[in-house]
Amino acid sequence: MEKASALLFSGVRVDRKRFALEIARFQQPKKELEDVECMADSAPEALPDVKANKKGKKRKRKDKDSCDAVEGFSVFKNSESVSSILERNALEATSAEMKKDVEKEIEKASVLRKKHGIHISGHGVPPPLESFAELSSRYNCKPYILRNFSELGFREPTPIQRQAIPVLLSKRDCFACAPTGSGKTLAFLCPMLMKIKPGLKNGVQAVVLCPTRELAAQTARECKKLATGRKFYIKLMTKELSRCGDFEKMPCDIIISTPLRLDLAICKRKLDLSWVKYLVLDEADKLFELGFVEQIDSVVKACSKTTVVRTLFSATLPETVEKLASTVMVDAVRIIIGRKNSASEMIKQKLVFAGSEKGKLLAIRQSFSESLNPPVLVFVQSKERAKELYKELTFDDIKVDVIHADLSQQQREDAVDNFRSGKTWVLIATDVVSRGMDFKGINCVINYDFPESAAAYIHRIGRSGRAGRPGEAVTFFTEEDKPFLRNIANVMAASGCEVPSWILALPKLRKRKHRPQRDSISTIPDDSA
Ligand SMILES: Nc1ncnc2c1ncn2[C@@H]1O[C@H](COP(=O)(O)OP(=O)(O)OP(=O)(O)O)[C@@H](O)[C@H]1O
Repeated sequence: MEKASALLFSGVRVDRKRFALEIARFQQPKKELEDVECMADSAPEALPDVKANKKGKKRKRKDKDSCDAVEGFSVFKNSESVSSILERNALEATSAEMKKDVEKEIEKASVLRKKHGIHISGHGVPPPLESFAELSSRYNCKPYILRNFSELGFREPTPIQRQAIPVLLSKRDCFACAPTGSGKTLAFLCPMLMKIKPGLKNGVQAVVLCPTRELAAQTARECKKLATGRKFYIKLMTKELSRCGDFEKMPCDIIISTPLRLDLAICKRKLDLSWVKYLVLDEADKLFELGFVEQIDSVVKACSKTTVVRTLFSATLPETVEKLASTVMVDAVRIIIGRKNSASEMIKQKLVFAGSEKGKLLAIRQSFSESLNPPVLVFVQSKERAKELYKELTFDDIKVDVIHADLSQQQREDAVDNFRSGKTWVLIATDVVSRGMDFKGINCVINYDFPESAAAYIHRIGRSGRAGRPGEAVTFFTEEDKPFLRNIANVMAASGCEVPSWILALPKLRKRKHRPQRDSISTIPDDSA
């Protein structure tokens, strides 16, 4: 018997663990086989065929150590029971199945990311959404959310929503960089609404920080639309609230604010943020740029819940901001849609040489007379210049208005509302509305004054070409803007626009702000000239 089996197995590579029982049958005289079989009995799930051979006789329980090692097979040397081998085989089989399923999931997720230009870094990133329906099937979201999406006309999640929503639902810190107008607001509001409980006595559960009051007001409006059907207390931090709000008595689930006002409420009104589960910095690079760092620091400290999820959103996220923020983020996931810090590809971009400041006034009048396609947003570099241009164009019969920081809160709100409603065709603005503001269907953005940086350019022109709609951007430049053309030209070329080769050949300037002193905007000769 032994000789035969030695011949049988000599030289053959057998999976001894897997076929231990079969091998044992060949190897041992009946008695030893009984030992092997009785070991099988000692395991909870003895093998049926082994038991059946015993004709129902109760087997004595054998001490495992009494089994001699099967000659040539050290498989029993460590006296592991047959059943545990078989159990392990069964486990290996299921884990092999599971491994295959996981590999299939990973493959599906990477195909979906590739299709939507989703680039991620970080470990254990949950797979992107295939559809909004997955919020219900995979995350058990309440019906009101999908109902609101459909009422708002949102059929499919945008790329940033596909990836950022699962990441935030899994409570991971995250950097999210996606083009302007690509739905970042919903990407951070949706997980919040799914994860916080309305009306909890503990107080504020989510905070959104925005660089401007207009954007905070707009985000609060969007949040209330998405929350329709669920009694959330969503508060826009107004000047009054920050100065005299009684937050102990006032129910509040979600606060949307500028850093200044929120910091004031924390210091002066003892606003308690220790239960905050989600802290979002929208237009994060602007927040860090505008000298809000101290207020942001105080908000981050006030959101002291150990499991708070911190996340930064913007169309432009420079390395410096990521480095600064990563000091307070834990194991953050990075999500980049398309190319980082790039303009929306939906926008047709053009550079127009206007020679001088006088030439710019002629150029804008000419473009309006040729093809005024409202609504049009016109950016200038300061509030003084906004007032000058407004004064010049007021009598051009083009329903023009102006918005800048010198206006009262009511005047700013009226200017935005009239522009949204179509009462105003041309809105002259400083960069106060260059970020985040979602004016429906802006056909054209005119950079009357050359933008101070590539990031400012991306955000300004990003007021058009939103939610998949096409847009247009015209940027005037003069002799003194020429040295700064290259940075803008790179953004244009990266988003697929034609750029004259002489511009691409210009030297690249180190990133510094370009806000030159410019001649005043007036057709009346300047007396001092
Ligand atoms: N899934 C969706 N399908 C269609 N439209 C959407 C979807 N999600 C958001 N939108 C719409 O797209 C527009 C832009 O959304 P949003 O303002 O959030 O963009 P954003 O990425 O934050 O832009 P910005 O970088 O300028 O702040 C809004 O009008 C919004 O209602």
